[in-house]
Amino acid sequence: MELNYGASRQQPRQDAAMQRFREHRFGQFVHWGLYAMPAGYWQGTEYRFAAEFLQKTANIPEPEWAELAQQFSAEAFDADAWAALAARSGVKYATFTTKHHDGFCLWPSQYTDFHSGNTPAARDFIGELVAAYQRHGIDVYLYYSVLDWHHPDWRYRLESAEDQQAFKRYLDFAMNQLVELAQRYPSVKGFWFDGTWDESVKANGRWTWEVEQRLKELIPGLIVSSRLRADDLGARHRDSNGSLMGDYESGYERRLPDPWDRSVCEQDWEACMTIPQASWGYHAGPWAKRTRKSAAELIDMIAHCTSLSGNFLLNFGPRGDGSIDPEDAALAEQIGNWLAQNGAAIYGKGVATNWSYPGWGYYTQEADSETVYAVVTKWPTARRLRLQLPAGERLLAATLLREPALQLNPQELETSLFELELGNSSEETLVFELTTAAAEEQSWTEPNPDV
Ligand SMILES: COc1ccc([C@@H]2N[C@@H](C)[C@@H](O)[C@H]2O)cc1
Repeated sequence: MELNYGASRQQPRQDAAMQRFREHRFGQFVHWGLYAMPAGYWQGTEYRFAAEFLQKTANIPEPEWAELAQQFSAEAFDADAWAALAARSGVKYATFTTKHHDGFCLWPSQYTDFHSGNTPAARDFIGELVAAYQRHGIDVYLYYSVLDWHHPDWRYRLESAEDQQAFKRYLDFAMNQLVELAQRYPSVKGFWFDGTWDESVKANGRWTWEVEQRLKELIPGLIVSSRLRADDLGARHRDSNGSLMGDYESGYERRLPDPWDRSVCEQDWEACMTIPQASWGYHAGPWAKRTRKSAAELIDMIAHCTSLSGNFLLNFGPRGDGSIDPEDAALAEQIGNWLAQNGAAIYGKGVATNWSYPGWGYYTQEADSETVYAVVTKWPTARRLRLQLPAGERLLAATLLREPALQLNPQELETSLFELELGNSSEETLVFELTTAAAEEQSWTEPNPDV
């Protein structure tokens, strides 16, 4: 059907900026704001729900919540320390909350008084983070919540002329803030939108389309997530013709494509994930702490996304004083150590076109490359890894991606099925680098030790 504000393209972007995003594969999400101070507790009670939703879960009157800004000193905030840890964790990009649903801004916005400049901290946290992360070679993306519990003109539904007039004022305010962010921080690579599910926003598909157009005029090459977008009829992420809006699918939140389905690769996509089961902001209670994911679980998720040509955005919720939770820092270092040895299977890789899903882990491959990576995340109890080569392919070598390199000479079986001895390293997520060639080549030759 004819749409004025539907998808702007049918095929994925192929420009350099999008290719760079695609090759990053692993990014850091950061949720930080006033909610990190109460950290899931209010008046001595632990609220077992996402810490960034405490204002709603504890039914705190908005003026009382806004008072938190007067305690926001962030005395331990150190942008360079955050960026250095992020670099050690192996992330290639980072997405920071600039304004979450509570409306508090981490930059000195000229369009509201509810911002970090009007706190005891009196700092432009976004400006400091953009500079620090870029100094560490990490691309920066900005998260912006359209939903805003603080702004008097926010509306969930548009049920009257007054609602329409108020929400028009709100959308003008939000557009002004987004332009302000793009003009203050023109080196950012993209915007990540949230809080766009309410009827009021779905009824304003044109505004969402105009936001994307305006930001891309200000920052050429900018990448915008599908979650911003509604079309003429209120369809979200994908327009009423089923075409993806924005530049990548950002619907995977705390979930990955499961079962493993190759059709996901038709578009660029990114899954975002929490370390505890269900809190993006720092939650100090046992409810969150006992549900933390391990490094092995998160490495499995990174490989899962890569094997389907998607990105994985892992969230960190710094504490109210601006420090990083030591448990999060240790986890980041563990993941970074694994990527330092096995990143060749992740960065710049995607779906292994001719290889079927093996079940014990994931195959990854750089497009049009003869090299395939086998990321083993679920050890077969038989301790023998069974790999089925695609028809017409022959294995030339299989090596372990870690020091010291272990050259394995696979026993070629008549069905081109072969098995690798797994040795005794069952506690690790190992990666085998498989070098293949078309089977019609001349008879078996010794694998080239340099491959
Ligand atoms: C209605 O359920 C939700 C769940 C999560 C969210 C927000 N999206 C994540 C990326 C976090 O920002 C979370 O607060 C909003 C509404």
